[in-house]
This record gives sequence, C-alpha cells and structure tokens, in this order.
Amino acid sequence: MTAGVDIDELRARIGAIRDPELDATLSELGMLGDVTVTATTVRVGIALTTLGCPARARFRGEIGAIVDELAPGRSLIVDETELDHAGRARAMRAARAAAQRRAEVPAALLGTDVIAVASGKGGVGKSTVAHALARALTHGGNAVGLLDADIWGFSQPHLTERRERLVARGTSDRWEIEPARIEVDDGELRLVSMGLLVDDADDAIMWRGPMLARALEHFVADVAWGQPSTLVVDLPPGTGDVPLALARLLPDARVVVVTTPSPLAVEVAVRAGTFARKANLDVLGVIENLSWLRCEHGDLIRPFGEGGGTLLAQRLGVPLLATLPIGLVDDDVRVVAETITRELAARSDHCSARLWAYARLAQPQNDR
Ligand SMILES: Nc1ncnc2c1ncn2[C@@H]1O[C@H](COP(=O)(O)OP(=O)(O)OP(=O)(O)O)[C@@H](O)[C@H]1O
Repeated sequence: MTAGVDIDELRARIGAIRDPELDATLSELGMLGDVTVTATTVRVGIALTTLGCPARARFRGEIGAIVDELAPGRSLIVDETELDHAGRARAMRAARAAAQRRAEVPAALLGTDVIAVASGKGGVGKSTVAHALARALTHGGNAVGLLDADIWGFSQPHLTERRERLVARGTSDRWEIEPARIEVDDGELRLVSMGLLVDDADDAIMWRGPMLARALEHFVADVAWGQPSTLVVDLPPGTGDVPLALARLLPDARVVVVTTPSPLAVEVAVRAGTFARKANLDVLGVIENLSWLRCEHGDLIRPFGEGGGTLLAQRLGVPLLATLPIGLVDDDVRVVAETITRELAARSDHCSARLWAYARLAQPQNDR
C-alpha cells in the first residue's frame, strides 16, 4: 500500500486493459511502465506503438476510470513513450496473430509487400500511378495484386480495360473471389475492383463508412490472391474509413502519396500523409505526377507549376521518389518501381525479417 492505495491491484487492473486492435493486454504487450502514487497524484508510464497511436485516448480514459475507482481524488499523469524495437516487434506479432484469429488476412498476404497509393484530393493521377506501378512491379515475371480500394470511385477496370464480372468460388462457408488475371509482359496483374462486381457505378456510390471498410475486408480476406510478390492498393482520395481499415488489416502497408506540381495542392496532400501516419502506417515517399513534358525543341515545360512534390516530401520528412511526366510511359514508372523496391529493402530491418519468418511459419505447408 502506498498513500492508502493498493499499488499491486492498481498495476494489475491497468495492465489488464486490452489494446482493441492487437487484442492483447498492456501487460502482455510490455506497454505498462512504472506506476507511482502520491497523496495527490497517480503517475502511469505507458509505451505506445507510436505516439500517434489511435488507441491513446482510449487508454487514457480507461486508466482514468481505474484510478478514480482505486485511488480516488488524485489527478492522473500519463507518461507516454514509444515502445523500443523489440517491443514494437512484439506488438506487430500480436497484431498479426489477432488478424489471423479474426481470419481476416490470408496467411499468403502476411509475407507480401503492400504499397498503398494515396492522395489528398481526386484527379491528381493516383489511380494512374497505382496502375502503372503495379504493372512495373510485375517486371521479371512477378505476380502483383492490384486492389482497387477506391470503392465507389473505381477506375482500375477502365485502366486495365477489363469489363468482365468477377466470380466467387467455394462452398457456403468459405468462398473466394477470383481476381481478374491480366498478363503483363512476363508477369501477371491480379485485379479486384468494385467496378468488376457491380453492374452500375451508382450501386456502389451509396456505400459509406462501415460498408466501405467491410468491402475492403472482403477484398483483402475473401480474394484468391495466391502469393503475390507485392500488393498495390489504390486508396480513395483523402482521409477516411478505408485507409483506417487498411491499417488494421495490413499494418505493414507502406504509403506513397501522389501529388501534383502545384504547391497549392500540398496542404491537402499533407493531411493524407499525416492521417496515414496516425493510423500507424509507414509513409514511404512522395510521387509528383503531371510534372513536366518535353516540347518539340526538347525543352521541359511545366504547365502545372513546380515544387509541389519537393514541398510535400519536406513537410512529411520523406523522399521524393519521382517526378512523372504528362503522358507517362512504362519506362518512367519502371524506375519508380525500382526505387520503391530499394526503399522497401532498406527498411526491411531485423524486425520485419523476423515477422516475415513468423508469417511463413504460420502458413500452411502447401501454400508456400
Ligand atoms: N502522368 C499523366 N499523364 C497524362 N494523363 C494523366 C497522367 N496522370 C493521370 N492522368 C489522367 O488524369 C485523369 C485523372 O487521373 P486518375 O483517375 O488516375 O486520378 P485520381 O487521382 O485517381 O483521381 P480519382 O481519385 O478522382 O479517380 C485521367 O484521365 C488520367 O488518364
């Protein structure tokens, strides 16, 4: 007992708070630090996965309620820090295990690089870039998944010139959607889009909030993706339920933010980047689209202004991965795909290598 408070009970109760996403307690996750009590205060240390952790306010609220009950009349001070490397790896393992328990993420996708293409607003060429990037990543004979998460603003069917309806196979308790398979040189694109499921674009426009998130869950969990080398996700523009759902389902997804050269468009693009970070997603870099074109004399013209990509990259503290021309061709994007592959390799540190190995072990033998 300290200052009339049973510290052990206080610790046990706080340690039993569950992280809803990781589906484990603060104690199990090694997130609970020191708990100290004085006559007027209770001080609790917690180590978060990141300081932008979305569950932060919820933890504070639950700790506050426990303190009010077991140490009434004292003010609560929460010292927040970030988990160390090992702690983060433990949290990520818990996230994967929780996702697998919910059977949302097929084991095959757990070892796959996921690149989500985001933008602040529509019309900047996000879908065009996502499509070109997925195509470029097939180079060398790879199978690349292309998940059109722009549920009601889908443009991938148009970009791939596919019109067929996707079919679902399986039994009443386990069915899977067959993605459209598109041959690209020596590789293959596997595309899933709402545009290949609904008869009329207006059918999907009614979808909002939880329905959008559910659609993404189906697109991740109930598609026969096989074992793609990379999954490219074309996110809807802006911030909202779909990027949040993506962060929950595929917490290792890396985000690329597409913007135009106009510095005026930067503010809204920054919001998309910071939103992704708040959802614990790693922002890999910025791609500036519609940047330039070469006139008949060989000079570069920049009809949409310049500097937007550099400014956005500075604001987000990430590299500018590419400036793509107006009328982009496969070769322009192949270079970006190589840059991204290098960035991914540079970031695949000890922690993700272990997670990858873990995911492989969790996979049934015949899927490897
Ligand atoms: N680099 C480019 N060169 C020429 N045209 C481009 C380029 N990038 C995009 N476009 C064209 O700009 C238009 C908008 O592109 P796109 O649909 O990819 O944008 P978006 O940001 O995904 O928009 P939305 O989210 O509203 O679908 C399309 O007509 C596309 O063909």
